[in-house]
Amino acid sequence: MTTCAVVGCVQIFDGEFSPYSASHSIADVAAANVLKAAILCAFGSFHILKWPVLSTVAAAVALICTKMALFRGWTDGHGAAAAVLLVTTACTLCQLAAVRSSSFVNDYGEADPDVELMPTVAVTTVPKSETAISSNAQSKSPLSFQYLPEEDDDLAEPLLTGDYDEVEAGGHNGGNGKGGRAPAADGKVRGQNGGNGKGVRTPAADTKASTMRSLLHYAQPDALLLSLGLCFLLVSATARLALPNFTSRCLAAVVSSEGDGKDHLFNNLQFRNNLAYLVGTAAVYAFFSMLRIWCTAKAEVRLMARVQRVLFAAIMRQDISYFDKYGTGQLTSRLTSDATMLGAIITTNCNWVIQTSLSLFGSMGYLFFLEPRLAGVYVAIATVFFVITRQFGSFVRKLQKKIQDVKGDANQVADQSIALARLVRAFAAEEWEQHHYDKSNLDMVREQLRSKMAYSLYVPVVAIVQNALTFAVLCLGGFYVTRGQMSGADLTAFLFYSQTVQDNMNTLSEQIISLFQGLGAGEKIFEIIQHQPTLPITGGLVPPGEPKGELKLNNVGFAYPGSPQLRVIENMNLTIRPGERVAAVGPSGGGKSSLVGLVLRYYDPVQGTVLFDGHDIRVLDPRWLRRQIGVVTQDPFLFGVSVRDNIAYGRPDMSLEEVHRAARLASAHDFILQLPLGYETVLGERGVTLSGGQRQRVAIARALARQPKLLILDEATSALDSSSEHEVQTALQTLHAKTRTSMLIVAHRLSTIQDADRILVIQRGHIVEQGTHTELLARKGVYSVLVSRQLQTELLEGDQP
Ligand SMILES: Nc1ncnc2c1ncn2[C@@H]1O[C@H](COP(=O)(O)OP(=O)(O)OP(=O)(O)O)[C@@H](O)[C@H]1O
Repeated sequence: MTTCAVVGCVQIFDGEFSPYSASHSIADVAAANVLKAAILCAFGSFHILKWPVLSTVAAAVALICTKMALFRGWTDGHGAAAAVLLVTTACTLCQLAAVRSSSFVNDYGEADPDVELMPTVAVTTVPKSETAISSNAQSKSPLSFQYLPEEDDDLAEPLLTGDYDEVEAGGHNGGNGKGGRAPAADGKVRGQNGGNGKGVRTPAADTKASTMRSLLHYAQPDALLLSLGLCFLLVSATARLALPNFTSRCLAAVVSSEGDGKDHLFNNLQFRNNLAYLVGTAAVYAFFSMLRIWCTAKAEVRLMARVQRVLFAAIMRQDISYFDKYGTGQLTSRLTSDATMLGAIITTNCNWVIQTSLSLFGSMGYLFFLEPRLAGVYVAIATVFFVITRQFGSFVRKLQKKIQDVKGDANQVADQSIALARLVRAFAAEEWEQHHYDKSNLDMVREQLRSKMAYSLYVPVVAIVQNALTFAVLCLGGFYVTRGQMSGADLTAFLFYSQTVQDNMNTLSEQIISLFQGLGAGEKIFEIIQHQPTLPITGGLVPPGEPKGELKLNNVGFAYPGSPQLRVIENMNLTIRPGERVAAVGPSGGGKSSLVGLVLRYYDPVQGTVLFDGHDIRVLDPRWLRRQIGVVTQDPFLFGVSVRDNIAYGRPDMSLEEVHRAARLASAHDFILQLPLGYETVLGERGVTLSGGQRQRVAIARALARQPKLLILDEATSALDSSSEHEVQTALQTLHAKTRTSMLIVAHRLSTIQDADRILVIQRGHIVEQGTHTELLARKGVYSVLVSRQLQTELLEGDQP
C-alpha cells in the first residue's frame, strides 16, 4: 500500500497519468499481501486494536481500488488482478478472525504457555531404611519422582519419570547438602522437568552476557514478534535516515528558485520530486514505526509478565531461611522495579540501540559520502566533545543517584511514621518523628540544589559544544563551497546529518547505560530464579492409610542456617503419641518456636531425625505433611479477602458447612455472623478490621478447617482476653475429646496448659523437665519456679487499681 501511495504521489506530481500496467496491478496485489501478513503477525491479538487494524486493511483495499480505477486498471483488462485482490482481502479478514479467536490467553490455566520456564524443584533424600512409595496423589502430580535409596552420605539423585536435561546452574546452591543438590565442579547440576517429558534448560546468570542469554531464553516464545519488530525497525530506521536528505534537497530547491520568476514553487521539478519522496518516506517511517512499536511493546509486556511469574514461583519455593535472610522489601522490588527494567532491555533499550546505531553510522557514512575531509574533521571534534559531555553527564547522574538515596531515606522515615501512627501517638513522639523527617528533608534539599547547580552548568556546556560543531561545519564547509569543492545543497544536507549524528550519539550512550542497568537488575532476578532451595515444597513419600498424628524427635540438634555456630536445640528426644496433648513451656529464647519450625519442616535439623507417624519427615511429601499439621501462631496473619476464604485458605473446594464447623470449633461463628456481610465480609489488609482476639479465633478456625492430625498452637491464645481465651480453651478441649487430635501447645501463660497430658520445660535448647502439672510442681524445679513467678505477677497485676 505504501509503495502504491509513493508511486502514485510521484506519478501525480509528475503529471504522468500513464495507463495502469499489469505489472503495477500485480505489484499492488503483492504489496497488499505483504502488508496483510505484516499486520496479521504484528497485531496477533488484535482484539485490543480491532478497529485500527480493520480500518487499515479497509484503507489499503480502498486505496488500491481507487488507484486502479484512476489509472484505468479496471478497464484495461486487469480484472484478474482486481479479483485476486478481492479474494486475498476476503482471506485476510477470515485470517484476522481466526487469529483473534486463537491468540488471546484469558488465563494461564492448563495450557500454561510458560510451563517450561517455571522453576521446578522437588528434591529430597531418602535414608536407606525408607522405601519409596508412589501414591496415587503423587502420580497425579505434574512433578513425578522416584527416588533411589541414599548411598553413603552423597545426595540421592532423583530419577525422573520422563527425560531430563542438564541444567546450567550459575547461581549457588545455597544448601547445607541435606536434601539439596550441590552444583558439580563444572557448575552444572542435574535438573528435572515439570512433568511434560521435556527438559528445562535454565541458563546461567553470573555475568552480563549470560544474563542476556537468559533473557533471550525467556523471550523465545515471542521470537516471531521480535523478529518482525526488528524487520519493521530496519525499514523505519532506513526511512528515518533518508528524511534529512529529502528535507535538505527541498530546501536547496527552494533556495535555488529564489527570484527565478516562476509562478508557483510546484513548477520546480526538483522541489516537487523531493517533496513527494519526503512525504512518501515520512509515511513509510510513520507506518513502520507504528508496527515496530506495537510488536516490541507487546513482546515487552509479555516478557515482563513471564519473568515476573517465573520469579514469583521461584521466590515462593525458597527455603524459609532465605526469607529470614532477605527482607520482603528486597524481594518485592525484584518483582516490580527490577522486572520492569529487565523487560525493557530487549524491547525498548535494544530497539533504541539498533535504531540509533543505524542512524548514527548511516549518517556518518553519508557525511563521508558528501565530503570526506569535512566529515573526518567533524567526527574527530564531535568524538572529543562527546567524551567531555559524557563525563560531565555521568557526574550529574551520580549527583542525581545520591538524591534518589536521600529521597529513599526520607520516604522510609515518612513510611514508618505513617504506618506506625498509633505507636507514634501513644508515645507522643510526633515532634521526634518530625525532627527525623526534617533532617532527611534538609539532606534532600542540599543534594537537590547541588545537582541542580551542576545541571545548570551542564546545559550550557552541551549547547556550546553543539553550536561549536555547527560553527566548525559552517566555516570549513563554507570554505569548500566558495572554492567550488562542495555544493550548497550538500552543505545543507551535511548540516542536517551532523545534527542527527550528535543526537544519536547522546541517545545511544543513554540507552547503553539503561541497558546495563537493566542487565544489572536482570542478574539479581536470575540469581533468585536459579537459586536452588535445599528443602523441597512438594514431592516425596505419601504414606498409605489414615495418618495417626504421632510425632517423634530422635536426638535432634538444630542451628539456624544464618548462625550455624549457635545450636538452639541440642540432643532433643521427644514423642507425642496420637491423641496426646503436650505443652511446651520455658523461658524466652529457649527454643520452643524453633521446635515448631522443625516439625513443620521449615528447616532441617543438623543432627538426628524428626519422625511423623514413624517416617523421617525428610522423605515425606512436604505438602502432605503440612496438610496433616494445623498451626496457629502468636501473630495471626489473615489475608485481605473474605472471612470464608481466610478459613478455607489453600482449599478453595471447602464447603460452607466445613467452614462453619471450623468456625464453631474455634468459637468464632457468632462474631462472624455479626460482621456486616457475615462470612463474606472482606477483611482489611492483614485482617486489621478485626480485633486481635477475633483475628486469633479466625486463625484457629483456619487451622481446624483442615482437620489436622497434629495441631500446633504457638502462643495461639496469648492475644485473647480471659473470656475469649476460656471459650477457645473449652473449644479446643471439646475438639480434642471428639477427634483425639494430637496437640503441641507452646504457651507462656501457664494457667492455660495445666490440664495438658504432659508438659515439657524447654530451656537453652534442652528439655530440662517433663511430666504433668502436678508432677512438675512436686519436683520443685524450673517449672515450679516459673509457676510461682507467674502467680506473683498475676497477683501484683490484680492488686493494681
Ligand atoms: N531466624 C532466626 N535466625 C537465627 N536465630 C534465630 C532465629 N529465630 C530465632 N533464633 C534464635 O533461636 C533461639 C531460640 O528462639 P525461639 O524463637 O525458638 O525461642 P522461644 O523459646 O520460642 O522464645 P519465645 O518464648 O520468646 O518465643 C533464640 O536465641 C533466637 O535468638
